[in-house]
Amino acid sequence: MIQPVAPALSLKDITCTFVSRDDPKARYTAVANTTLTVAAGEFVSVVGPTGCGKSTLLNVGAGLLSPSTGAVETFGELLSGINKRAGYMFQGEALLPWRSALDNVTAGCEFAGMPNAQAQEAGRLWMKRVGLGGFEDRYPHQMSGGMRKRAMLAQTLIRDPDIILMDEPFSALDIQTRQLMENEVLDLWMAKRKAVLFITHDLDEAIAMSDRVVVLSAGPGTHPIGEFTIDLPRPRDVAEVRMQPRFVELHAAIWAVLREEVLKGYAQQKRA
Ligand SMILES: Nc1ncnc2c1ncn2[C@@H]1O[C@H](COP(=O)(O)OP(=O)(O)OP(=O)(O)O)[C@@H](O)[C@H]1O
Repeated sequence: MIQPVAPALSLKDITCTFVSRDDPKARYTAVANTTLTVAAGEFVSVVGPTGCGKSTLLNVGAGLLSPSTGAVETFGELLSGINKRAGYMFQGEALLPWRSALDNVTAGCEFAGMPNAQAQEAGRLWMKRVGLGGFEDRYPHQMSGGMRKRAMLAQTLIRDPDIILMDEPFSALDIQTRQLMENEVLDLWMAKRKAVLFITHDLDEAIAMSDRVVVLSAGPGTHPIGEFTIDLPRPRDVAEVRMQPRFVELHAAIWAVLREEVLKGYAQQKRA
């Protein structure tokens, strides 16, 4: 009998309750009873209103945050501590200002004990792959926002993680740079087909990139309220795919679920 293949990442019935920042006696349940899987080789995006708990879920998947209840499995094995099979690309700037671009890209290899010459060779190769060949000696403050994101991408991918976790990686970029980077990520993903869990505010980006889009409700007690298979052909160009009638259809269907939650999230933020 053929054994079913375990998902690359499986969040099972996750609830995350935090101590309130304003009142240490109060509790805030950001995420409640959330189950979410990413199959090996699958590109899954999670969209939801601002502050609903997207980063919290990603942190749980990365093993940076232990859920209050529920469990995380990677390739069928229970996760405890940091998820060593995952690479994490953060939302903000995560480069070390005192290191050159190359030394930033190789930082993870160094911390993992890779010999320096090997790390430098891999670093140079990855810098070329993300379009930063020739910029190895630049420091973060000498690079544009797009270049810094490219360096962060190389820093994440150099260790060849089986699961890639991305938290709004391109939200700070202008639209043209953003689309270029999205296409580059898709090219790299098509070549290696790793599991990706991608967090974004941007529904267009989610549809253009993904195999599946999961919609989260507004908090508290955020949980998935919709799941859509994105049956657009690949390879895709993120700018061109938006003009396909199927894209527009999918957008309308997902927005119908997301809209109400975005309004709720916005109202909550105004009250806070
Ligand atoms: N360590 C913590 N302690 C207390 N509250 C927290 C903590 N981490 C997150 N929260 C709260 O949990 C909720 C979800 O936060 P999270 O950052 O996961 O949302 P998000 O959907 O990623 O937000 P955004 O869309 O703005 O990036 C927020 O209300 C946040 O204030």
